[in-house]
Amino acid sequence: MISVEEALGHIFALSKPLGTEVISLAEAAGRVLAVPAKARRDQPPFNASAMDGYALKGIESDLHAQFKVIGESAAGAGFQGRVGAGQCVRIFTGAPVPEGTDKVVIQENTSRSGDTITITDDPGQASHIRQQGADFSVGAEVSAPRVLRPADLALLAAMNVAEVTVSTRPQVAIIATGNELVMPGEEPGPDQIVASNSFGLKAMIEAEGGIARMLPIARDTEASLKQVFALAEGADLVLTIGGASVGDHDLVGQVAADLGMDQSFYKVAMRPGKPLMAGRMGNAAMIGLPGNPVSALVCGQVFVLPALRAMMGLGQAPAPRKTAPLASDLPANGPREHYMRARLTNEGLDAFGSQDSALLTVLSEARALIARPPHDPARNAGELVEYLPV
Ligand SMILES: Nc1nc2c(c(=O)[nH]1)N[C@H]1C(S)=C(S)[C@@H](COP(=O)(O)OP(=O)(O)OC[C@H]3O[C@@H](n4cnc5c(N)ncnc54)[C@H](O)[C@@H]3O)O[C@H]1N2
Ligand code: MOO
Repeated sequence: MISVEEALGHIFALSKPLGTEVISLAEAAGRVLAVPAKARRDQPPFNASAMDGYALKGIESDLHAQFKVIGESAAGAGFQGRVGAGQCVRIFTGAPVPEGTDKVVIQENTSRSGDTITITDDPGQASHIRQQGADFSVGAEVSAPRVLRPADLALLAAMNVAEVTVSTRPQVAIIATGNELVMPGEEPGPDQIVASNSFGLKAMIEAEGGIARMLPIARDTEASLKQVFALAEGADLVLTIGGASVGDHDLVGQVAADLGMDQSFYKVAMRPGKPLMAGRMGNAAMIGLPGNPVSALVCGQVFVLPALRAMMGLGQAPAPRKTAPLASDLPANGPREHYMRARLTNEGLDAFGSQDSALLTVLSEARALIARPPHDPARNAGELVEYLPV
């Protein structure tokens, strides 16, 4: 059995960055910017007023000084002309600051009578002017790779970047296997259960930026598995669920090998998730996930999501970890890396009493997977440990 780290290394070797595509900014939320984008203008593009008030010469802005209002500068329609001594221009937030002025006195500090204003309160030192290019200048870069967040999209729009080059979304085919499975909504027979793992994995993949395709459930026969594998054609990543262990009906590894899968590894020293396999199948990476629901979803966090991020050009990094204190004691760990389902309370990480890899109720309540290294000694409440947020 290989370690989680070694298995992840193999999976990264199978997960090369895919291509790129150019899309409109409105479609780009959550996508991975693949090529740096450059500002096509300054922002603000001119010295702009930060307040509603009067633009004038700062040197003249004494308390009780009076000015003649000679025009108006509004956002989108600036004042054309020069402002001379003793003159001012009515100005609004976002409007260009007229030539000859270098200060905006806010209107609360003035009184107006006809075309004359008087400064009635100390206008202070602030100019209330945003200098041209204060936010960014033409040519400024939004670096890549990065996942485009709402603020990035707003920034790119302000830069007048209407289209961006992003990484292609990985296509992931999901194949649930097993004679016992029916789809939600169907009527299970007496020995059957409802397929659940595909739904959790699909959600996980889509939240990360992949496109998940749920294929029909494959039965535990060579013919059925081959038929469904054929439907995965075109996928960048083929995920199977179940049939990975050593039972008589666990045929996934055998059938995948018959179809030419070049296996990178089988079995990882982790809990849950031991019977994990991966390899290359034609142009696609293949990851064979264990059938137990928690095992499949934990392997999704630990292996599938990092693989997707690598395919989207985000580099080869394990699932991000955080650190928190334990809220309760933990017994010593065995020989496999253990991802313990835990609550995240104000006191810290509180591992669930039952860590059975069949319990979806526990996983659904969990907000953390405490990552215990192999042979980690017993830990006391208060000790800092690493966990994966889920
Ligand atoms: N003799 C041994 N038996 C088992 C071993 C072992 O090392 N030696 N490993 C155990 C571990 S650990 C796991 S995990 C499971 C994994 O087995 P498989 O990947 O072959 O999975 P299945 O046997 O097909 O299913 C296991 C369990 O999960 C349910 N299942 C399967 N697919 C789904 C699905 N899409 N949605 C919901 N539930 C699913 C299935 O009905 C079984 O209950 O093997 C242990 N055995
Ligand atoms: O390791 Mo299996 O994946 O726990 O139930």
